[in-house]
Amino acid sequence: MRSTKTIHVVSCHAEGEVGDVIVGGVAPPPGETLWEQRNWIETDGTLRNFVLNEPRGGVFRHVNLLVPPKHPEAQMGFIIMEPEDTPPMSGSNSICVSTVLLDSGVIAMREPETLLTLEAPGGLVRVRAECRNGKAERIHIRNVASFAGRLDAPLEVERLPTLTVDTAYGGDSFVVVDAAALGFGLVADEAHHLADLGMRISDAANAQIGFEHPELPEWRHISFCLFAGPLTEGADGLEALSAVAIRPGKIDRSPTGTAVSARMALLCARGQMQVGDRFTATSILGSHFAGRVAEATTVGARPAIIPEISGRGWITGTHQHMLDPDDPWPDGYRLSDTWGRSFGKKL
Ligand SMILES: O=C(O)[C@H]1NCC[C@@H]1O
Repeated sequence: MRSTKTIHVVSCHAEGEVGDVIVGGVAPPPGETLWEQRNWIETDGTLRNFVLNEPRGGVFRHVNLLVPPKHPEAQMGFIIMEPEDTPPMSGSNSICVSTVLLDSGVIAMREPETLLTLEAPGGLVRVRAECRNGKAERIHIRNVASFAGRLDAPLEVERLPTLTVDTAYGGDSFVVVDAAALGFGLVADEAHHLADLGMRISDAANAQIGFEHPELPEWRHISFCLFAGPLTEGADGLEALSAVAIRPGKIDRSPTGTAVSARMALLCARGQMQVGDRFTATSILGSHFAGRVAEATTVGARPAIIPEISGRGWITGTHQHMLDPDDPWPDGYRLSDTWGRSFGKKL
């Protein structure tokens, strides 16, 4: 056996969505801030291609690189790599990172509760983990400030009547559509159709509406399309089904922590939620993320909220990814059968 690199990974999923964690074998990327390191990882592309592309990755895979934190209050930094983006924050990935750090002993666990602070490229994330018998059973994430963008904007999508959409930020950027108005029940056998239509809606929203973050001027696109299910009143606050289409064309298996945050920001902007209120989203797989509006704040001049989300993560294995110097595809490959429109883009 020979290899020009060996990357140590602990694999994990949060409520169904894969979020692997690189725990060794990669030097921290250059950069004075997590955001600069994020930029370097994205521009360089080598690590993204190696771990996300086939034969090591696949369109379903997200991979997080642990890095020394830059902020004095944080115990660990992490850079999130998703199929098309290297985003500011991610709910399922932050739950996977917390789970791996605690369950594998990188950070000491305290029962019944461990508090830690993580640094994502988009900002600090406070974590409260409910721990029992050596397992972090539920991870509570205090997310970055989240806000509503455009409300009730008209959107033209080919072969559809004019849609009315919202945009919002919940650690990543969303166009939000009414799932019922488009005829979706948000059930598992709609996944292919939702992924396909979600890409068309995201493309149209990027072309016609766009996105701006007052404090992250480089984040100028809409990453995700949230198909928002009808709201109902449950025992613990508002509830809804939720499906998020992720570029290049897949549905999040988890209820998407950034989407829960973005939707709560929209509900607050419309006066349907207030500080202290709760909202639970259920994914296409039937898994749940619980949300709570923790605080009101501002981002630039915009009213915003600090959302909390919680969910569960489980370790699924360990891997040592290697590269034989004779491997003809050191950057891996993507094919349009599963990677849809990103075919060939990153090779
Ligand atoms: O939970 C979330 O926010 C994420 N899940 C995969 C894509 C999003 O970053």
